[in-house]
Amino acid sequence: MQHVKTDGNGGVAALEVAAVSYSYGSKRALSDVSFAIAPASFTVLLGLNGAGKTTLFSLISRLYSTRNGTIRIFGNDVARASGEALRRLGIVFQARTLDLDLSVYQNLSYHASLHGIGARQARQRIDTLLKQMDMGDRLHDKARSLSGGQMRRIEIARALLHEPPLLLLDEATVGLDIQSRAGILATIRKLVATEGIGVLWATHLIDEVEDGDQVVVLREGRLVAAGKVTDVVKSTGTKTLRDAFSRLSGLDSRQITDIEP
Ligand SMILES: Nc1ncnc2c1ncn2[C@@H]1O[C@H](COP(=O)(O)OP(=O)(O)OP(=O)(O)O)[C@@H](O)[C@H]1O
Repeated sequence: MQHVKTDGNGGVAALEVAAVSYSYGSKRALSDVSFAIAPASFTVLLGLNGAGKTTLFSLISRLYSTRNGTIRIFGNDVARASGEALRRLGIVFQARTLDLDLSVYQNLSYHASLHGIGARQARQRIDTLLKQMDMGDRLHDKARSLSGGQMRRIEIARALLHEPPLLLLDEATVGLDIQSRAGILATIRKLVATEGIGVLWATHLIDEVEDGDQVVVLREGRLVAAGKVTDVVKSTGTKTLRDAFSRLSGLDSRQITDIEP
C-alpha cells in the first residue's frame, strides 16, 4: 500500500479545510470552518447531531460543491483538481450502501472496476483488505447474510480499494453493538499506525476518543475547538473530555452520550 510519508507529499496536510461555509437555502449548516489534519494521523470530528459533520463530508467528497472556502486533499483543491483530490480519498458514509443481493466479492470487484483496477490486481487487493478487516472467510457470502458490523467492515474495505491515503468515516459505528463498535474502531486505528492512512472519524460519541487523538469539535456549524485532546480539555479549563465537550457544545455533561441509546 502507498505510504503517505514516502509519496512526495511531505509537509502537505492530508486534508485542509479553509474558511468553508455552506447553507441549505436560508439554513446555515457550516460557518467559516477551518482546520487541517496531518497524514497518518487519527482525527475525531466531534459534534452533536446537526453540528454539520455530514454536510462537511459531502463537501469534501464533492457530493455538494463548495461555494465558500477551499478544501484540499494532499494539496489538491477538490473544486479545481477534483480528479487528483478524490483519487486520494476513501469515504464511508453513514447510510448503508452494499448491494445485499451480491456477494462480498461482487460488491468489492464491481467497485474496483469503477476505479479502473484490473481483475487480477483487484482480487489481490480484496484478499488483503478482507484479511485486514478480519473478513477473509466471507468472500463468497451474500452481503445480506452479514451482521451490521460486518457490512461496515466490507464498506471500509471498499473505500480502501484504490489505496487512498485519506479515509473519512461518518458515524461508522452508529447502530452497532458495543463489541462491534470497539472492533471497528481498533481496526481503523491499526490502519493509521501500520498503513500510514490519515483518518477523519466523525462521531457524537465521546467514548470513541482517546487522549492521544486530534479532535475537531463542531457546534451548530461552527468550529469551537481543534487540536490534541489534552490541549482542548486544558483550553476549556475542565479536567475531562466529557466536561470539555459539554462546555463546548453548551450541554449539561449528563446529556453527552457515551453509547447508543
Ligand atoms: N438537505 C438539507 N436541507 C436542509 N437542511 C439540512 C439538510 N441537511 C442537513 N441540514 C441541516 O444542516 C445542519 C447540519 O446537518 P448535518 O447533517 O450536516 O449534521 P450532522 O452533524 O451530520 O448531524 P447528523 O449526525 O444528525 O447527520 C442541521 O441543522 C440540519 O438540519
